[in-house]
Amino acid sequence: MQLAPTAMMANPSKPFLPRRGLMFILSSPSGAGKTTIARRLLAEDANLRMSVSVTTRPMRDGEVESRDYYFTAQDDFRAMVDDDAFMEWAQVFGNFYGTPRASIKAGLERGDDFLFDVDWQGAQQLSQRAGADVVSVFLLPPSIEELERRLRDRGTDDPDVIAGRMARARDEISHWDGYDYVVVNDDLGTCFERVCTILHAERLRRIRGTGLVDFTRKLIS
Ligand SMILES: Nc1nc2c(ncn2[C@@H]2O[C@H](COP(=O)(O)OP(=O)(O)O)[C@@H](O)[C@H]2O)c(=O)[nH]1
Ligand SMILES: Nc1ncnc2c1ncn2[C@@H]1O[C@H](COP(=O)(O)OP(=O)(O)O)[C@@H](O)[C@H]1O
Repeated sequence: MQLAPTAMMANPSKPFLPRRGLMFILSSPSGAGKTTIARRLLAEDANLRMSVSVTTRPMRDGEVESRDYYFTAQDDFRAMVDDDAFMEWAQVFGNFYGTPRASIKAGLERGDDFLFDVDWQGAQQLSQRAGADVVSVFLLPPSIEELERRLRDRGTDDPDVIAGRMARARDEISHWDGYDYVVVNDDLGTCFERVCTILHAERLRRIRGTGLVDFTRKLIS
């Protein structure tokens, strides 16, 4: 039997049974392409929501408040730490970044999947705290030279900031073995496809199928 193309394409992320959402972490050394991949995933996948972090770093040209980050003053960030408002937080490049707790817990129970753009410290803390809900993917550049070229061509940072990001890249890369998956972002289309494959397969894991117990019981009764 041949399926009509529209039937095959019909919302592949909509589950047949109730399921628990997952926390999909994308990390990489700065400039390797995680923002590019994340934006495309969000544009093409209706069931994926961004976990928007709070940061004390200044806004870049092209960034949008509450889409890219909640930009905040250092005192306000500290107050949020004291209120235990973050699932995790870290200092990166001299700025503070944190994942707000609000809405994630309830969203996961509803079956929403969340995308996290966090560094290795955030990935490690979230993996420790949220266990099986977390799927972590580390993106690598095809070479150090290409990483520096991407940072320069992006045109968002001064040379001294780029030097700082390159210095930190080696440290970031050394944490590759703390992730569930590692994907090289050489050709963008191929990398995007691989990340999609991981997300689609991880959604199908038995442990996320909260409706499976009732469903299988009915099937065999
Ligand atoms: N731990 C942690 N890291 C974060 C968070 N938000 C962003 N980051 C990381 O902070 C680093 C710097 O981010 P950014 O200033 O946007 O620069 P980018 O590296 O060019 O994306 C990146 O490695 C991000 O993944 C967060 O909430 N928690
Ligand atoms: N596969 C790729 N090939 C070439 N350029 C890329 C690729 N992936 C991303 N880029 C470019 O590299 C720069 C850094 O990507 P970005 O997504 O901002 O990285 P990150 O969020 O990891 O810092 C951007 O200008 C982006 O357009």
